Amino acid sequence: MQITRRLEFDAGHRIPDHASQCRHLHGHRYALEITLSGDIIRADGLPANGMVVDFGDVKAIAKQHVVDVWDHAFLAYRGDTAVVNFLQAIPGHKTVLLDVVPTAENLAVAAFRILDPLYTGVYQNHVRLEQVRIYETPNCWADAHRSDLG
Ligand SMILES: Nc1nc2c(c(=O)[nH]1)N=C([C@H](O)[C@H](O)COP(=O)(O)OP(=O)(O)OP(=O)(O)O)CN2
Ligand SMILES: [Zn+2]
Repeated sequence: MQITRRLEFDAGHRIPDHASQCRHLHGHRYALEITLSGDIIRADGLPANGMVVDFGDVKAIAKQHVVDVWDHAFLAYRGDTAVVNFLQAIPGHKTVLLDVVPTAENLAVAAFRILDPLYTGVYQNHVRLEQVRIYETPNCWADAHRSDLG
């Protein structure tokens, strides 16, 4: 069985080498969709009876470890020195430095890497992170799987 929980957050980014508009500083209302697989819990009296994982628990983990970290931050490539230096000059600015360019693809892989160990074994029903989908815009998204971790 697979379940999916969606969370949303706002963040700024730029793609420094992009040939067009995306090289400019701009932001998105990102959506993060987390897909887990596992067995349905069948145990009368347990709060999670009938569930793979309580959607509330899926949310709590993603919120703490990804959404609250990236929300209203500028997601910057560490090698984008012009932007990194600019942001570091703003006192207390919320900047998240990434080892990769903040494309939807790279953000999906980064979120997968963060979340994977946190969902594994959360209940005793073989829960596994299957996919992290990041919507950069309503029309553009990327899906990360274990095979993308490298
Ligand atoms: N493969 C990727 N291509 C692009 C990415 C990306 O992360 N991965 N990112 C961008 C830009 O950052 C931008 O977010 C996308 O802009 P755009 O293509 O204009 O998308 P829209 O949904 O705004 O386009 P509409 O034409 O309004 O539907 C670019 N490419
Ligand atoms: Zn963008």
